Amino acid sequence: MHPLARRLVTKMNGIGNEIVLLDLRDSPYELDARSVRAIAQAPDLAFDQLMVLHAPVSAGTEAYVRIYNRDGSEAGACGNGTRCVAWTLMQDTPHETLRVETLNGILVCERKGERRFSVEMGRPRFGWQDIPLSGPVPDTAAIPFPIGPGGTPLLAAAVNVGNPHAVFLVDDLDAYDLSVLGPALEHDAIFPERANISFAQVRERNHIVVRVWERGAGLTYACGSAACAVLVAAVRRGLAERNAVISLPGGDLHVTWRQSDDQVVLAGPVELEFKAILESRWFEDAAA
Ligand SMILES: N[C@@H](CCC[C@H](N)C(=O)O)C(=O)O
Repeated sequence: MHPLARRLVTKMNGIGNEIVLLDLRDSPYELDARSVRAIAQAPDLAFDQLMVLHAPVSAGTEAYVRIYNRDGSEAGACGNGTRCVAWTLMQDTPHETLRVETLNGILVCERKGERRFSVEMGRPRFGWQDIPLSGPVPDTAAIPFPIGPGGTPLLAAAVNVGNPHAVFLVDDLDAYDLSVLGPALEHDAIFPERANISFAQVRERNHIVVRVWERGAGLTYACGSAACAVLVAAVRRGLAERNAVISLPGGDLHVTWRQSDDQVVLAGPVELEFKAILESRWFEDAAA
């Protein structure tokens, strides 16, 4: 029997960003890419991200969380998934805040309502080595790509908010086909670890509309870290306030880039869908 067989998983979403939670805090088992893909292909479990809870490593944290994309790759951050983790962990505690640890460090989560949670996503990083890019560029907030009308350059703002993002601030979102541009840009040689790709249109200084192509997952209804990356990019260009509503196909998120400590804070609702039991044959089929 596969070590994950008969384990309970929880299917949730954060405004349509499909999340599966697997609690392994009582086990030393670590998933490989094939096991991640097996769960992603299981009936009804198709996820954008799998959040695996391991026993806490650092004092004061509730869990060490590893984040996997549906293609089996590992991500450093997932804002919507972390908010789902907060909901799950706060079921067992009267506390209104808690800390979880990820590859991106210790994140503070806070309950903001019955099914509403915020997470401090960390400080954005703009250096080419931090994003990362394949080499230095004159300005990481304005990297030209020849994808505008007639092959004219369109400028991307690159930023790392726990994972790599490229944000294109455009006048007309509908003029760009992300299902074509997304995979090409995700794999562009300038991004040695690939990148999440967002196209964003600033409607008001406190309202931005966004479409996302996620690294390792493709087109998604929402991406929390992309919402953070977009706000940061728009503020750096002088187009938005530090506190804005980010509208994605699945709904609205609120992002604040705090001046006091440089933290980007993401808030929004989460939804519980169902619980399921993992079956051994799913992993055997994937291995075949
Ligand atoms: N949906 C997530 C981001 C997921 C990680 C991303 N695909 C990556 O590989 O960096 C979110 O809500 O932040």
